[in-house]
Amino acid sequence: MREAKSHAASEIVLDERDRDAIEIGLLQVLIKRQRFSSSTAFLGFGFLAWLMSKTVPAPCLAGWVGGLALLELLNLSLLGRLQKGLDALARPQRWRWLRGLTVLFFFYGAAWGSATALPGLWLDAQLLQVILVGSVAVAMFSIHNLSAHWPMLSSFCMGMAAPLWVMGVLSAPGAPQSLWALGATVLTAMILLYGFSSYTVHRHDVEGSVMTRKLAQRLKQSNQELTEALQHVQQLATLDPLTHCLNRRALLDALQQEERRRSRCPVALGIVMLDLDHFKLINDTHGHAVGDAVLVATVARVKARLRETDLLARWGGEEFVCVLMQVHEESLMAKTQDLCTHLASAPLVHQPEGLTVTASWGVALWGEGESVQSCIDRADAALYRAKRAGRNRVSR
Ligand SMILES: Nc1nc2c(ncn2[C@@H]2O[C@H](COP(=O)(O)OP(=O)(O)OP(=O)(O)O)[C@@H](O)[C@H]2O)c(=O)[nH]1
Repeated sequence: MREAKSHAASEIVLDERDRDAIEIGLLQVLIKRQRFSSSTAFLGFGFLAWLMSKTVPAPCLAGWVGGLALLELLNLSLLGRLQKGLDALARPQRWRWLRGLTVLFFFYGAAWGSATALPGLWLDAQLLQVILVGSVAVAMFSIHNLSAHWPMLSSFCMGMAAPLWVMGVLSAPGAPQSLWALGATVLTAMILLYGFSSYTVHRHDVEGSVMTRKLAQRLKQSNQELTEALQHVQQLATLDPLTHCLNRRALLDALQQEERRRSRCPVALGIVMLDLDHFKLINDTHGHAVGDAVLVATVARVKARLRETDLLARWGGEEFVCVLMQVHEESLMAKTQDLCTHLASAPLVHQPEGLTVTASWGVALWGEGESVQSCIDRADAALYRAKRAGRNRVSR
């Protein structure tokens, strides 16, 4: 069992479609988280703007808030559009979207980070610290939102750090800006490393669910194949391959079941045996294929005259057994006579034209307390009486 399980799991190999599903799954995580956090972003930069409102000149602050809000709205609408059309996008189109969004996230990060470059901020040490701590919090938050797509996370974090780097490069050596730029470098590196491991965990999760889905599909399919194979085996075990009526074993099983049922509730049942007359002559004259066609047509013609509840089985060769339910002595004889006449009434096959076939019939009504075998033997004996009496007749 364990071997079979590991065998099934080892056969699950990810193909292009699965890789697509993984990419889409990761993007769905990213879009969901990013769209959800957008509302808090508005609150966040609104709060920072309020904190800076006394120190930073109003036009600069308005420019920062306006730029950030525009980028946030653009970001939201693009992610919304991507979410709607995600499944329909072909891989190259999806990658184009992702490249575009990765670039956008750089500018979005830079818009956040540019808070540190607003004029007047570096004159208020306390406020500066609050803003820098706020920026670190935003950068950390981005790990949660963007780690499902590592390039986007990297782009956002580098965008955030970029204004500090620029200030660090432009400022005099030893100035606080260069120190903060160094801090931003270390923090960005840490976020990228941690973000990458978080991305790997996400990817494994999504891969796991894609593989589970695939395994479930495969199990469903093999279950279906097994059911079909079982049905086929059951057919092979119970049906005659040429005429598709029951075979001898299936008929005996059904009769034994009737025998068991009979002990609780008596049923009137008749057994009819029929054997085609001079069938060897048909084979010898017209060939085996015609002989086969005659057997098939015999079954069709007899079956057409039986009730749904009656049974017809090939007993062997050109010999068949009918089990007629709910009959008494007279109706059994009448029904069998009707079958005998009907079989011989018209040609059985198209080729050769006009080939009619007769059969000899033996009937036995299943007596109370009698075994199935004894009833079959009586029908068989009656059949041979019909043969001896000249064929194409019914005997009891
Ligand atoms: N075409 C064909 N012939 C079969 C099949 N099974 C048995 N036979 C043939 O059926 C013939 C039966 O011949 P016999 O037992 O001599 O019986 P008969 O010629 O019908 O003569 P009576 O029963 O005495 O009327 C044999 O030649 C078998 O080879 C089958 O599936 N297809």
